[in-house]
Amino acid sequence: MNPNEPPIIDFAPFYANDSTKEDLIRQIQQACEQFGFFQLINHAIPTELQTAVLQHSSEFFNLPLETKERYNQATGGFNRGYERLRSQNFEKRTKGDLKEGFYLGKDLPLDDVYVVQRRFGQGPNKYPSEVPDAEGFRRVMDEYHDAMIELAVAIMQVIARTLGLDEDVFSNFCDHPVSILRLLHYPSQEADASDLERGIGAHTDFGAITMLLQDDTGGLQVWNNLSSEWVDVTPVPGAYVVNLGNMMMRWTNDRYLSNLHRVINTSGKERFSVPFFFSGNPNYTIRCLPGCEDPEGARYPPITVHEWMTGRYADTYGTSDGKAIGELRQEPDA
Ligand SMILES: O=C(O)CCC(=O)C(=O)O
Ligand SMILES: [Fe+2]
Repeated sequence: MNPNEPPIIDFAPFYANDSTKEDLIRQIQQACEQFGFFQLINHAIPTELQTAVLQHSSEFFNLPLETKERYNQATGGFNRGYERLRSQNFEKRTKGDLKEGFYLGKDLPLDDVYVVQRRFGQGPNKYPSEVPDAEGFRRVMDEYHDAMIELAVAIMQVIARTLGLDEDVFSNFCDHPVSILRLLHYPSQEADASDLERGIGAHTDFGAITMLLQDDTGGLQVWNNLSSEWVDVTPVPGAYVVNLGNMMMRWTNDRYLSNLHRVINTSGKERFSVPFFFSGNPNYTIRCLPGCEDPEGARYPPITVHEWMTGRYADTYGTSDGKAIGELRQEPDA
């Protein structure tokens, strides 16, 4: 493993709640400052649930294209469902990213007050009926989504401590959150193809934290600001690759990093991954956290989660031809 890779951090001390927790807090603080990325092991998500999510995901992507298109994310108005190959294009190239996806969230009824108010990311799910086990797909995705919210809240509690704040300081932020599960499938790309081909082009995430489950294929890379190189994020069975998004960077007045990452899958086999994006309550106002100010104050004005996410999302998917830009701050290897 490259020593410049994001660190692997044992989360067990969080649950033990003894003196080892201070060490965990220090490790996460360091990772947030230096990488904006780390891998988390010994968290509370059962392996069987992770395996079931990946299995149901692969069964969905195995369906014929015309079946998958019935669940297209562009229909229904809640940004749930299928996104076809090359519908995103993070590095402004002609062909688009070589991946297809399926968006799920908390399955909310149409009369939920946040849905009525059209708050970002809130709405009902689409569940495919043509998969081999439609009832299992639904049950597993819903159960996984709930479990991931719990883990996200735990990680936010530790992040609060890394900033010298009370463990529960983010509890209002974590209530009724924007929390998006994205099933992803990357076909293998040719090893000798144009070196511009990407599974997902270099970008930063725009929410608070992302927790990514990846299979054992490999291909995810993160930009290391200190050594100025792309480093692999080597798959660790069952681990979550956790990274901070732009909202967290803004919230901490740039103290914590939201780093560039990309996927290039030249493994010769298809790759599956499942990022979970946690971005907090849409009505919550993000303003510089206490202790993070510069001598002159905060670098960014306050903004609600809803406003922030709506603006960032428009940047990413905003063009009608799908050739969107995303959050590309620099092109380190251009
Ligand atoms: O699939 C991966 O490993 C990365 C996915 C990702 O970066 C994203 O969906 O924002
Ligand atoms: Fe990402």
